[in-house]
Amino acid sequence: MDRAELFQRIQQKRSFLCVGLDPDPDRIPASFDGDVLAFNRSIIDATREYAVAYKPNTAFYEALGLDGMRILHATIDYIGRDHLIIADAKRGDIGNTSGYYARFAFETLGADAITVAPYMGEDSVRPFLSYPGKWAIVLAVTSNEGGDDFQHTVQQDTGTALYDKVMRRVMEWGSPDQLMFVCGATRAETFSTLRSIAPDHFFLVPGIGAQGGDLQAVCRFGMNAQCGLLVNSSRGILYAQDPARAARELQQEMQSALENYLPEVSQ
Ligand SMILES: O=C(O)c1cc(=O)[nH]c(=O)n1[C@@H]1O[C@H](COP(=O)(O)O)[C@@H](O)[C@H]1O
Repeated sequence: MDRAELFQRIQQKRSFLCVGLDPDPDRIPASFDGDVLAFNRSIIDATREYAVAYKPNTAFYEALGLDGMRILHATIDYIGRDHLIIADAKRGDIGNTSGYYARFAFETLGADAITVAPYMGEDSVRPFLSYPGKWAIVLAVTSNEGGDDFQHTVQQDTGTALYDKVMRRVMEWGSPDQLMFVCGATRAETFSTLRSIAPDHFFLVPGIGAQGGDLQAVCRFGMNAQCGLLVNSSRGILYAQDPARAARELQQEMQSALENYLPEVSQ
């Protein structure tokens, strides 16, 4: 799914919701009797109408062994092609190995996008950018506390935070049609800076719901003329008493944000 198509979906659905498919066998309702695929299908059925993207985090499937791979494939098949599918795997290795991670995400799984850790530099990211129509979503400012350890440290040469340096460098490797950045909703205070660094890129924004991120501030400071945001919620929807309702409420908040900040496209 390319950028124009993604924006079109956002306009049609008046939503920029990404539902995180992170199934925790210990939290799946007893009525599913441990059937992770049936649980995922029920979540997809409940949220399809409100979401523009789904983000299965591969950790939750890898932990289930062979069966997990089968469930991951079947989940992606069940989503179909009307939603952007993000394989959240946070990969990045020497070029040869990254090439195989890219093959896994884009060819084997058939995902549209994969999350990528930029720590190993240009040759570790480039293989993810060699698939036309596919996306690399590079970690910029993450939602966790440990993000302070490196990402926000000020660099002697540039006088800016490391995430700033990383984003500007990564933007030299690909266009806003193939690159997005991960920007955590718990770091809402950074969003105006993030937007000034990357005015045209989409941001994948995890951290609302269970991690307590600020959706309103993210929208206020993070939107661009094409919305430019995909806001993820995983546990906040998966384990809500009524997942459809939780997704609908988020969609409604997003709809008001679109009306406030992008009135010309939300008619
Ligand atoms: O890349 C991610 O999606 C990600 C980056 C980040 O900085 N923080 C973060 O929480 N995530 C992922 O987003 C999801 C958040 O889940 P919830 O906190 O349950 O909504 C998980 O799959 C995380 O691995």
